[in-house]
Amino acid sequence: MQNAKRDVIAAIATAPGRGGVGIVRISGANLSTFPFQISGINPIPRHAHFVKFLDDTGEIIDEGILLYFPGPHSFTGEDVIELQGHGGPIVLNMLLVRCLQLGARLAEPGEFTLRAYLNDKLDLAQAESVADLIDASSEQAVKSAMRSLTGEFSNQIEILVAGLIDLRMLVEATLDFPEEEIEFLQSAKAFDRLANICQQVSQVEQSAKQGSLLRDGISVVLIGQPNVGKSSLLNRLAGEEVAIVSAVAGTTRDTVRETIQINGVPIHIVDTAGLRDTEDEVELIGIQRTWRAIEQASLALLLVDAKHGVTSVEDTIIAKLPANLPLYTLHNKIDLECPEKLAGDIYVSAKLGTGIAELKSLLLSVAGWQTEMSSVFLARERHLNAIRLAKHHLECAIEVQANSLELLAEDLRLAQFALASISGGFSADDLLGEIFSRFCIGK
Ligand SMILES: Nc1nc2c(c(=O)[nH]1)N(C=O)[C@@H](CNc1ccc(C(=O)N[C@@H](CCC(=O)O)C(=O)O)cc1)CN2
Ligand SMILES: Nc1nc2c(ncn2[C@@H]2O[C@H](COP(=O)(O)OP(=O)(O)OP(=O)(O)O)[C@@H](O)[C@H]2O)c(=O)[nH]1
Repeated sequence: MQNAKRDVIAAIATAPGRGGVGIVRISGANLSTFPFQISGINPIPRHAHFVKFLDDTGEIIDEGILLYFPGPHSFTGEDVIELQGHGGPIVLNMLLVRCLQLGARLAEPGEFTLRAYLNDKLDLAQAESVADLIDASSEQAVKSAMRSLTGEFSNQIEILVAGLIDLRMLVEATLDFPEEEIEFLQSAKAFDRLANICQQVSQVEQSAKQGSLLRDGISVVLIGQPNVGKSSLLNRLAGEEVAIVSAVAGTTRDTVRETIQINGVPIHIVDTAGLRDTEDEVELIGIQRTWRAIEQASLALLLVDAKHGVTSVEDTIIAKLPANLPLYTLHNKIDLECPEKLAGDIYVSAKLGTGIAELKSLLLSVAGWQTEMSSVFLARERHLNAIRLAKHHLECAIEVQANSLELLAEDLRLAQFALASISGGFSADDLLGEIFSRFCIGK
């Protein structure tokens, strides 16, 4: 991908369907003749021109705004042209076809942003944040994606990488003078600096963790016997009637999924078929799906009828749950009968909404959300893994310290590479393919 010929690419940049205005975007190494061919004018760079877009016979396809950004001062770093026409799918498609006639090919998903990355307009973390900004599901997620897009996240990583490079130079220079090595490193405060970098990496890990929560959220599965109020609880949390509620036990047959936001953190809730012994073929399939949903969840809420509490039926369910799945017991229907409360359990009335605020804050705290953190970057699992790997190598480095300068040097090198992979210093083509192929077309 990285070595692909930088030919001319074009795509509809606006969302599919009808809209007020729609944009066709073109990028290529040299598009200087393109504007004239499509509009009959030679535009002033970066000026809005109201023009007629023409087909190959000179017939008008649409009228609109033409923008010409000669490279390198453009989004991709190449020549970029925007045709801002009327936002109908057919008319935009006609404009796109005209671009293809003029030598462009259809852009692949994320290819404009890939070019921006390859032309050093964005680093990899910034490019990823473009997609995360578009996909953001809450205002908080938008704000932290913007923090990554403006380079705040990358800058922090770059500072750490620079610190590591300094330290490596020091350690590697010392390797050549074995006699004085320890004094030399000590006088340069090498070990203090190492400890300091390690601590800063931990801090970045904390804000990246928060960011990945904002991006990916957590998945919560509601389980329990039939009729305990799982669907009612889902509806209460979602604020709408997404699942069918009825007094008939065994109403929910299939898993019902709904994502809600709590303080901007996406919580993916799965309502499941009630767990019981049954001969009903359809219900049995539903129960199998319940177990599958349990396997994928990050947290389970076991609903019980507050009147009965945890019975032997629940004990059997609990025994079958994955050992590492965090589990909370939630007593529902406390409007009918409220038992003495056990510490650690949750008490609600899905019907009246009692206890729901407490439940929401519990979900946030189990997810690890810290409201007081101010500088959250919208991070991905990839970033978190790189940070954790860097931290691991730094901890190894601290451990070996001066006992083996060769090992110390190697750990520092590995830590630096792990951190640098976040902004894409040495990224392989397949990683780029994986990242950019998930973008939408035209981005
Ligand atoms: N019409 C339109 N709106 C858009 C975009 C676009 O491509 N077209 N964007 C697309 O994602 C986003 C804005 N991002 C952009 C980023 C850089 C440049 C750009 O031309 N950069 C040049 C000039 C910088 C300057 O003048 O300060 C550069 O970096 O050299 C344009 C848009 C959102 N809105
Ligand atoms: N009084 C009272 N009734 C409730 C409450 N929550 C649910 N119910 C009632 O309990 C019955 C079952 O509720 P559902 O939400 O369908 O229960 P479920 O656990 O999803 O049931 P299945 O789909 O059979 O697994 C319905 O009649 C609800 O109106 C509550 O907090 N208080």
